[in-house]
Amino acid sequence: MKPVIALVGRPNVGKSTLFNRLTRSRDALVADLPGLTRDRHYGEGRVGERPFLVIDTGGFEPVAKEGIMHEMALQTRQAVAEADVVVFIVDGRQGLTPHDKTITDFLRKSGRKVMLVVNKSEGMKYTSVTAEFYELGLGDPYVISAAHGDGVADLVNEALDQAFAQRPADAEELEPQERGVKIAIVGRPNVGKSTLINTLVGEQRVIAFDMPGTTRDSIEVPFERGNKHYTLIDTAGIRRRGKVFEAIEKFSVVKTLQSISEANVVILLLDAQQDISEQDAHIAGFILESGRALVVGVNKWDGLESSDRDQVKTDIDRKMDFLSFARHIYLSALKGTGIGPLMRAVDEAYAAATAKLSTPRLTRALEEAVEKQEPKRKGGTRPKMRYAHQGGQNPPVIVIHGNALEGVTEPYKRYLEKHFRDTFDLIGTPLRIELRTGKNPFAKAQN
Ligand SMILES: Nc1nc2c(ncn2[C@@H]2O[C@H](COP(=O)(O)OP(=O)(O)OP(=O)(O)O)[C@@H](O)[C@H]2O)c(=O)[nH]1
Ligand SMILES: Nc1nc2c(ncn2[C@@H]2O[C@H](COP(=O)(O)OP(=O)(O)OP(=O)(O)O)[C@@H](O)[C@H]2O)c(=O)[nH]1
Repeated sequence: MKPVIALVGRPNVGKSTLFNRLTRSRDALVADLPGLTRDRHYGEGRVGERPFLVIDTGGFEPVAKEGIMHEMALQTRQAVAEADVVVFIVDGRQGLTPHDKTITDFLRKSGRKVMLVVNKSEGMKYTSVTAEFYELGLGDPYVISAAHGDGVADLVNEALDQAFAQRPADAEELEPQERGVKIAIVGRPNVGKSTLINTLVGEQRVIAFDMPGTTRDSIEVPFERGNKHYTLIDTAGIRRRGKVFEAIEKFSVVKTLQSISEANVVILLLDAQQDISEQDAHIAGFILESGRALVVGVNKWDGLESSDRDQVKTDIDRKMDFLSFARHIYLSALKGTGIGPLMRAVDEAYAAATAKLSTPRLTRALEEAVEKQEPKRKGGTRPKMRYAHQGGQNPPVIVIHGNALEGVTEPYKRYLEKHFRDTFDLIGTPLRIELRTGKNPFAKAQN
C-alpha cells in the first residue's frame, strides 16, 4: 500500500505550493475532460521509484466550532487520522505564531509521526530560519522551499522512510497465478459495494480480524468464477496502532485511492435509483487519474420501470461523458443479475489494459487515421506523423514520432485515440497518446 503523507499548517504557509510540486508529474496525465471534477486535495506523487499519496488540507483552525473553519478542521482531522506521516509546515519568513503552537498541540495528541518543515527558506541560513521553531518541541526542523523545490525530495524520502518504519511487515502474499485479475469495487456510500462483494464471493468471504494494536491494511479476497481466479481488494478500514482516533467520516478517499492503486481493474459502482452526484464524479476522477482499467457497474437495476431505465442511461451518459471508454453494465448486486456480463467486462478491460501492440500494427493504424483525416496546419507547417510504438502498458501508451508535432491539437489527439481504440478494441482502459518530435540530426548540438 502506498504511504500517505498529510500536509498540515495554517493558511498561506505554502501547503498548496508543496502539494502541486509533489503531484505535478501526475497532473499532465488527465486532460481536462468536460464534466470531470477533480479533487485537488488528494494526489499521487513519486520520488524516484517510490510512490505515495499526499493529502492537502485547508487552513486549519483546530478550535473552530462552526462554519467553514470547523468544516476544514474536520477534514484536517480526517487527513491526520489516515496519514502515516504528517508534514507540518510553518512559514520561515513569518516566523513562529501562536496558531502554530495550537496546531502542534493537536498533532501531538494525534499520536502521528510529525515532521516539522520550515518553508520559504530559500536563501536563508539553516540556523537562523529554524531557531525559533525548536520551541515547538518537534525536534530538528526540515527546511525547504516549496516554490523553488529546495529540500523537497529529501523531505519526501525521509517521510517515506518514516512511514515504512512504522508499518508491520506485509502479510504473506499469494502467488501471482492464484490471484488472477485484481479487482477494486469503489463507489460512494450505500451504492451496494458490500452487497456486490458478497454476491461475488459468497461463502468464501474472508472476515478480516481486527486485533487491537495491529494495522489492518488492504485485504485480499480470492474467489473463482467460471474456472478463473480473481482477487478482490478490500481496504475494509484502516485502524492504526494505539487507535488514537478514528477517521471521522465513513467514506474515505484514502481508502478508495488505496484500493484503486492496488487493483488491475476498478469497478465503479453507481446507484441507478439515485441521481449521479458530485461524489460519483470525484471518484471517477480518481480512477481516471490512476490510469486503471475500468468497468462502470450501474447497480440497483432491479425495481426500475423501463422508462426509468432509459432515463438513467441517458443521465449517466451525459454526466459521465468522460467514462465512455468503459463498458456500462446494468446489474443488481442484490438479485445477482448482470454478474456474468460484469465479470466478462472485467476480463475484457484487463485484456485491453495489458494488450501488446506491435510497432507495424500501430504504424499502420496511424497511417489509416491520417489518411482519413489529416492534422491541421499550424503556422504554415503541417505536423508530420511518421510511426507509432507502444511506450507502456496498463494503461497502454502509444508514442507517435514525427516532426512539428507541437502543432497537433487536442481534438486531433482525441480523434487518434478513438481511432486506436476502435482498431485494437481497447474497451475499458484509458489510453495515452504521446507525441514526440524527432530531433533534427543535422542540427548543431546545443548545450
Ligand atoms: N518565498 C516563498 N514563497 C512561497 C514558498 N512556497 C509558497 N510560497 C508563497 O506563499 C503563498 C501561499 O502559498 P500557498 O501554497 O497558497 O499556501 P497554503 O498553505 O496552501 O495556503 P491556504 O490555501 O490558504 O491554506 C503564495 O504566495 C506562495 O507563492 C516558498 O518556498 N518561498
Ligand atoms: N434494490 C437494490 N438494493 C440494493 C442492491 N444492492 C445493494 N442494495 C441495498 O443498498 C443498501 C446498501 O448496500 P451496501 O452493500 O451496504 O452498500 P455499500 O456501498 O457497501 O455501502 P457503504 O458500506 O456505506 O459504503 C443495502 O440496503 C442493500 O440491500 C441492488 O442491486 N438492488
